[in-house]
Amino acid sequence: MALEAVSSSLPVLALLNDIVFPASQVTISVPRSFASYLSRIVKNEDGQPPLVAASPALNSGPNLQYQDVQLSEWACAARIVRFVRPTPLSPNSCIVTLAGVARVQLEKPLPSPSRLHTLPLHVVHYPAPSTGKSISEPAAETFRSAASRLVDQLDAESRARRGRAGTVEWKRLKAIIEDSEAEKTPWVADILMAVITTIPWQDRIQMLSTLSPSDRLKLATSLLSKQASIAEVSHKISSAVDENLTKQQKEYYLRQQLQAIQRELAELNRPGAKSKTGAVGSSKSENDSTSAEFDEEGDETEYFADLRSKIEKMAVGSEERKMGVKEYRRLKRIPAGSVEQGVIRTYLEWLTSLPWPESENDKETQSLAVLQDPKFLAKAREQLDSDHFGLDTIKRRLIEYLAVLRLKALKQAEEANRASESTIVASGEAPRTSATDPQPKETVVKKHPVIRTKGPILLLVGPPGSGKTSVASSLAKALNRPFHRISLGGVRDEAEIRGHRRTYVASGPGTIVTAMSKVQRPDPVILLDEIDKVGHASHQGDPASALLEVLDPEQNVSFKDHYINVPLDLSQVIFIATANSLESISEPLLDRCEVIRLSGYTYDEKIQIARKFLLPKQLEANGLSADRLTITEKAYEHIASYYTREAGVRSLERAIGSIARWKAVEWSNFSQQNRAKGERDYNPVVDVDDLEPILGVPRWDPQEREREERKGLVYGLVVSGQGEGAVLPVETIMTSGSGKLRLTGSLGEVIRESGEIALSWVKAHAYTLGITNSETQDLMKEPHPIDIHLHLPSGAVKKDGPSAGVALVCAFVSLLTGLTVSKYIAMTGETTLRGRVTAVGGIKEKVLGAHREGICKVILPRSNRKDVEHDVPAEIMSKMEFVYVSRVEEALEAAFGPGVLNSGHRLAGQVESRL
Ligand SMILES: Nc1ncnc2c1ncn2[C@@H]1O[C@H](COP(=O)(O)OP(=O)(O)OP(=O)(O)O)[C@@H](O)[C@H]1O
Repeated sequence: MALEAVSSSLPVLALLNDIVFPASQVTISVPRSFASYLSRIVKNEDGQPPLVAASPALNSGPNLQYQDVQLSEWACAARIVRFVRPTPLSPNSCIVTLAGVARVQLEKPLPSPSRLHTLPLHVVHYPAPSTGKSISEPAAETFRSAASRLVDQLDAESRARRGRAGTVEWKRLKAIIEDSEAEKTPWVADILMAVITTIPWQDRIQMLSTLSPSDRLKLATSLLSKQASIAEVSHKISSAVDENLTKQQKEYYLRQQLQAIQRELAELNRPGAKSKTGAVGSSKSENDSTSAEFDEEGDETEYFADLRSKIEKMAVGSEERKMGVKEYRRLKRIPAGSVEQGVIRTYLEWLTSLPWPESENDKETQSLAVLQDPKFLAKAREQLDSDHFGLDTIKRRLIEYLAVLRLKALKQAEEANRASESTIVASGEAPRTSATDPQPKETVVKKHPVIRTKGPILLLVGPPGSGKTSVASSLAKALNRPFHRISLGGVRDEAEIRGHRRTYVASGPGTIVTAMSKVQRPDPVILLDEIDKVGHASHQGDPASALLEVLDPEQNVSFKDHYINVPLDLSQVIFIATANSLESISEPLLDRCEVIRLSGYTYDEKIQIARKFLLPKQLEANGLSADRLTITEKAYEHIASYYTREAGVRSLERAIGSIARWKAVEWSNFSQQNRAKGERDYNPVVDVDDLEPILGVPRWDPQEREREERKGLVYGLVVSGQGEGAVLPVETIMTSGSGKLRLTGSLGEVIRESGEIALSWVKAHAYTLGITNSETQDLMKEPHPIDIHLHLPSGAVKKDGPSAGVALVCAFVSLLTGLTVSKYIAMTGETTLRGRVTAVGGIKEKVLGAHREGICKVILPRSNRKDVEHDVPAEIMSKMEFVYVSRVEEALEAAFGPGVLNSGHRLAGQVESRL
């Protein structure tokens, strides 16, 4: 007897995101509005859980609302096995658990979406049980194997995601699949369709609407195998990704996606641009060319090709090339945009920017050609003369240096040629350079020799603005080499010279490598400015010792910067150092240098420099032609003596610069407003009277010197830390006390000792000098016990050295005798206990300083006479008096006047009244 379809009326429960299949159990959440209708249904039933027709939405989606639902005609009659009303924890929804019973078909027309929350009663038809062919074992087996495969995959996936706890469900399901009889497999298929939510929604709806068990099994088998394959592939990908994907690679993929999205967006924007009328064609081509210009991919390819070609130019087998290749390969492996890629890029950019040997042969030839020129020395002298006034000794010394450099270069070139000739003769053929050449490239004889500048480093010492930097730059011009200045003032950290290791965050190369990269030549002239201001060993390393390595010809062939980490040959570089004074330069560093002194200029020299060099320079810098500014001789003199008082010409240059700017403004105003009217003539001449409005009130007044003539006050001569000579007052006073000597004014050990020596000498000769009345009288105790206080002003400036000896003796004698020394007399010289006056240094600086300060007579050690005659300009020699002394008594006589201090002349009056 054929089984008939049955109809009944059931409340319809719309399912938005779940499907209930017969034999499956599903828990869903429904809005609060369903609660009252659901509870009515649940209450009405007697004993049995109530039945509803659970009908899935055909148009399921994440934002689907009940009023938009299109219900599926096929639904599942399901029992409400659990119903939870809204709770305080979840006030807006209730929970319903449905147990599927059988497929049902809703009668048409389907319930209206607007009433779904009322769970409207609707006629449903239970289809007649299928009488079709039974399930074959092979079909069942195929289903089991597909289902097991998929469940295994899902099991593995959930294990990976949630650990062991998540695996139980799938294991039970697998057991059900494997144990199911053939006839039951369509029911198992229904369960799987309910549970495996990754199967597409429409496929699951199709399963719900398929009545024939065999058809259902077939459909389920195909859906499950498809799903298993997908799961397998995605599992493979994700495990591969998990294994290989570092954080940076993930970042890379994300960036790639971002780029793709940006490209898509750009595409979207393009049609809009096209739709514009008129100049569409031209604007498009413009856009295209702009986008090509900024095309990142193109840029990248070009960047890598460029980098590669630079590495390829490095000598085969060299360390730099090996390092370049290694880092280049790493760079290619690392995802774009990652931090590490940035680090490697920066490194490679530095590495390839350096002038490595053999990649720059043409430039080596260039520098050799300059030296080979027979007129090289004459041209060099011409260059030095055209850039600087005076400095004859310095220029002569520089020419000697260049002559030696030239001879060495010629010799090296000759030797290299001879070596290459003998190689050719020995092999009996020309050197092979073809592509098939079996000889490795490293052993090929170099065409051009490397000219090593082995020799002393020139150290130019002198006060600021005396022309050290500009002399070095002239030398570079004469050699036709690039010039680079490295300022070492205040360098405390060794890494500033030698770079930071690459492991250090924000690391970079040191100043030497930076210089080499900038000049792009292996043989530049590098000026190490203010080498005396380099810091010494500290916790930040020892910059001075790093400099030693740079300057030592034995070591600088392979200078290793910490960042670049490949030895760099600095042997062709000409290093010139500058310093203001030699005192703070370490012995080993000084040992590698040849000192050339620039002592500053006299007034006349300064005026000549100003007229011939500084004015033309400032005219050009300020856009004025020569006929727009003329400074009178008197004005120059006035500037030099009233506005600037320095050994060099820096302030003078600044003052001339101010005048030039003033005149530039005047000329512009005049040319704009007055020229047409002819109201006022522009006056290019600047005279003494014009200076005050331009330069302000004079800083110095030579007539009103602060110096004075007082008892116990004399003037010594010093060379400051800046290398400038100056006059230093030596002040002494006496107070009642206990016979002590007090020394103040930031004095060093040596100068303190000089003070004691001087006082001892005065005490020993007190009777002869007329200070005491008897040989045995102690001047510090009788007639009254006294203390002497000696002070050297400018207490903030450290002072040391023995050269104040003579001045100290004179100061004590003046204090104790009451006689004064003229304020136009200054002195220098070391004294011994026996009263000998010995030689001191810095004579030229001291004499120039004394001249600037208006001193007329200088007392000096006799052994320094040669320095005065050799170094001091004739113009000053003629204007000042020099008294050379070899004993303290001679110095006293020169200071106080002949015969004033002698044994016959008792200075009892002064002695009595000295307090
Ligand atoms: N003998 C000279 N002839 C022409 N110009 C000079 C002379 N000496 C110095 N100058 C000029 O003076 C200016 C300052 O000189 P420079 O910068 O070389 O001084 P420096 O000794 O290096 O000073 P610092 O110790 O402060 O570095 C430059 O413009 C330079 O051209």
